[in-house]
Amino acid sequence: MEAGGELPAVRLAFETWGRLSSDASNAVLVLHALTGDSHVAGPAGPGHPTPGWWDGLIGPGRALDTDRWFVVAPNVLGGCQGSTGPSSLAAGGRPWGGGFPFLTQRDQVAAETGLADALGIDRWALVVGGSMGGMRALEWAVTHPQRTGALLLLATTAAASAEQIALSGIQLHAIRSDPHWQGGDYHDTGRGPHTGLGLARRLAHVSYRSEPELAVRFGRTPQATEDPWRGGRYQVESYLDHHAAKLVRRFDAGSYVVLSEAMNSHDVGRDRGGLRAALRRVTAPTLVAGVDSDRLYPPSQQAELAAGIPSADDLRLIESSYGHDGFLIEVEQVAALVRELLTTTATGIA
Ligand SMILES: CC(=O)SCCNC(=O)CCNC(=O)[C@H](O)C(C)(C)COP(=O)(O)OP(=O)(O)OC[C@H]1O[C@@H](n2cnc3c(N)ncnc32)[C@H](O)[C@@H]1OP(=O)(O)O
Ligand SMILES: N[C@@H](CCO)C(=O)O
Repeated sequence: MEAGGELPAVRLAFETWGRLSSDASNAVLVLHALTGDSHVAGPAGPGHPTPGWWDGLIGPGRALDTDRWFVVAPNVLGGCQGSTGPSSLAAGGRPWGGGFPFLTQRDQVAAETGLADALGIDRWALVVGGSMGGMRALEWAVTHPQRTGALLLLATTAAASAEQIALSGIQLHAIRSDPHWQGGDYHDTGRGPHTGLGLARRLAHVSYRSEPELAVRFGRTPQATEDPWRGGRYQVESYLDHHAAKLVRRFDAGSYVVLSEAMNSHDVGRDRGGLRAALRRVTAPTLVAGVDSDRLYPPSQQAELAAGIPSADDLRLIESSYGHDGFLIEVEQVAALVRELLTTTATGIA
């Protein structure tokens, strides 16, 4: 690993759609965000607690048309939906837990490079990712320009900012201050830092949405028959409780910590002569888009990317009241960007 740790063996879970062409030229890499997984499209089912998170994007006739493209989505290294992470067994048969090595986005891309090699894909026709997935997509294009045919970056950044590290750092504190955290070695205790993970998710979820959306949707309304003046909750508190409980059911706190630390480490300019020099390495035709109401990854960060990547078109804005989560919710606008980029690259007019 970049920080010096070692993983003697790595497993990457992945899902695919469509067929790889005989010359392996039609492969598209989709990279998920912090609590996403490899299930980009399709219904919930065994092994998939939630329906696909970009369900409308992949399939016959859709932007990632499976009659034409072979779509690959790995679960990130360090995650908990099939790929090696803190809940995986280490040598000796016990979970890695707190002994799991520190990861960076570059380590995660190195693992994904191994997956591309194993699948016989020398060059992706397109690499696309949002938020944390966008960090990895960017690292792909900077580390392997010759293997990245086109690049779509959504609601992401060239480097985690002070505020992003601060908000994430509070979430890390919430998890680590849960007595069931046990230094990360809780996986075989039958308990876990569920309270801490739930707190982290509540805070994160507020940052994923916009202030006007919360105001319009919930206002000051109490939850059902509850009375906030007598120990009851406001609707918005109940909404956050719901999202906290949902995440605790499907996500490992150890992975949340490892992935958050990896996001905080993200700086595409590190050891590359700085941000501008790093962005100049990108040769892929690129579209960069932000969400106009995103307060966590503000469009100024995507403007920096669009200005710094020589092969990037002007910054695009996804119109949405949903804040950062707009890149997950506004699937039609994302689909339009995918279609535009694939049309441009297919006709060679980049
Ligand atoms: C790349 C990835 O992130 S992939 C993994 C999928 N992503 C996630 O799970 C991230 C976390 N979730 C989210 O960010 C969002 O829920 C999204 C982006 C997936 C979807 O957003 P939206 O469609 O706007 O859903 P929204 O945030 O409104 O949540 C709806 C849920 O809140 C519940 N809810 C709404 N109001 C209340 C309330 N007052 N009290 C309790 N629950 C409430 C709804 O019943 C619904 O429950 P359900 O999801 O179990 O069906
Ligand atoms: N809702 C997204 C936001 C992070 O980009 C997630 O949980 O992964």
